[in-house]
Amino acid sequence: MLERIEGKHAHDPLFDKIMNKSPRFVSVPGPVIVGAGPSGLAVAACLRQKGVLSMVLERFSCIASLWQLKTYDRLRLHLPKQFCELPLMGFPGEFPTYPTRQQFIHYLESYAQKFEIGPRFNETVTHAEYDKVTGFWRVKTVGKKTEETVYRCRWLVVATGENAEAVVPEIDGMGEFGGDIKHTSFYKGGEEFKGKKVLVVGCGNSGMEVCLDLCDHSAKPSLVVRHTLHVLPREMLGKSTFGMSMWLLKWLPLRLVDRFLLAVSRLTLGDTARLGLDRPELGPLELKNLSGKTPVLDVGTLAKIKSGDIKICPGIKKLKRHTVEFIEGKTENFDAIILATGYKSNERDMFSEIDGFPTKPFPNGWKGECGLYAVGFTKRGILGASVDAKRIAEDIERCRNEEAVENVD
Ligand SMILES: Cc1cc2nc3c(=O)[nH]c(=O)nc-3n(C[C@H](O)[C@H](O)[C@H](O)COP(=O)(O)OP(=O)(O)OC[C@H]3O[C@@H](n4cnc5c(N)ncnc54)[C@H](O)[C@@H]3O)c2cc1C
Ligand SMILES: NC(=O)C1=CN([C@@H]2O[C@H](COP(=O)(O)OP(=O)(O)OC[C@H]3O[C@@H](n4cnc5c(N)ncnc54)[C@H](OP(=O)(O)O)[C@@H]3O)[C@@H](O)[C@H]2O)C=CC1
Ligand SMILES: O=C(O)C(=O)Cc1c[nH]c2ccccc12
Repeated sequence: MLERIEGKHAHDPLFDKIMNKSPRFVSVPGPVIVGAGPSGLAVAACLRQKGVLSMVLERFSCIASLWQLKTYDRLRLHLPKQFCELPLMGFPGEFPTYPTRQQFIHYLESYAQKFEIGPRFNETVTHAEYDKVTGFWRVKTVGKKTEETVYRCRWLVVATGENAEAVVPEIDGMGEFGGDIKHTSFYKGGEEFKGKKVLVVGCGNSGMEVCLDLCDHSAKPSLVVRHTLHVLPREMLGKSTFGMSMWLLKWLPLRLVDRFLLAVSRLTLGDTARLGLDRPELGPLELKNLSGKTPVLDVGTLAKIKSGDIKICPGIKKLKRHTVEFIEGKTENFDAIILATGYKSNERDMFSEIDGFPTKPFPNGWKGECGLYAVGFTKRGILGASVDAKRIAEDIERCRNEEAVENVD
């Protein structure tokens, strides 16, 4: 009788609660990897190459959810393809220097297929704790229908990304504003904004490119710039700015490379401060190293600011039904607001009561205590994640071999 009722009410959370149904337990012989983005896939592939099978847990129903679900249509990699490859498999030769979003997604799908990575989808990791007595991690997930599973594993690799959650600032009067307000993670393209006045808040790479996209769709964008920022051309002297920087850093100190980058940017882009974009005191690479703040790589937005197609505005003071009041006291009407205010990571929520999650910066940040690892948290994009992934796979393999020897002894 109970079986019949259970069948009928399968996945009914209320029923589970009434029946006091306990979570499912799964024992995983290899490492558990949380997140099926580029970082998680890279670790799983490196492990598989060493003959270590892992289990990848992903909260959405696809791999690379950031790229598939939360990015805009016109997005391309900003860095040349050789700096965005995952370990063990390069991009197809026919891909352009800056692959499109679709091409990058296709590459990741092929990567997962090649290394036979089949993540468990719709499993959100909510909690992870280390059991000192048994020497195993307990990783709790919640499924689509709130069903709970506890995975037990010896190694835990956190690959949930630096962009796991959208940062949505609280702006005075936000509830009162009559137009659409959306974060860039929900922005696909500018069609719906044709002829509309749109205020883009935040001038990182997303905000800058969304403004350009809005221009291309005959919308009228304004951009809120409340602090200083570095804008560099995506390419200088016929080479990618990123590639050029990496090459120069082999020979010159960072500050000299920064001076070079700023001199060439001044020649090609002009004085950005005259457009309302003041530069920080620190150079672009020094700032990136110290704070993680990525310089904006210009793909055409600056020309639209120069031509007046994109207006620069100061910080917002408050919103009213149709208007935005800026900190200087000026007000202006807008039809919609796009929050290009960035992202934050979520991994700390899982480890609320536990020590051992790596806090040290690169190059040691990838390894924690008790078989815990972190991949993709060094603010060095896909290239940084690939470096982490290789180290983690090597470390896990070494641990396994050591344990195997100990067991024989
Ligand atoms: C618009 C945009 C463009 C970018 N372009 C570049 C670029 O050109 N070059 C570059 O090097 N970097 C770029 N980056 C940086 C970006 O961080 C990397 O591209 C890359 O996606 C990072 O991979 P990741 O796997 O670490 O994180 P993500 O791609 O964010 O993947 C993390 C995965 O973990 C899953 N997850 C999160 N929390 C949980 C949980 N609790 N339980 C289960 N699963 C979970 C997520 O759903 C996601 O699928 C860009 C970032 C953005 C936002
Ligand atoms: N093609 C590509 O490769 C692309 C790469 N990216 C990458 O994705 C990551 C995320 O980029 P992005 O989404 O631009 O996020 P970022 O974190 O880089 O930028 C967020 C911006 O929002 C501003 N901001 C935050 N809160 C407020 C507020 N309350 N009022 C006004 N301004 C605010 C910040 O300015 P402040 O300094 O004032 O805090 C900053 O300029 C980055 O690593 C970026 O390089 C993004 C787009 C394209
Ligand atoms: O897009 C990003 O944020 C990246 O992390 C890529 C990246 C890493 N280091 C940089 C230095 C300059 C420009 C982009 C990057």
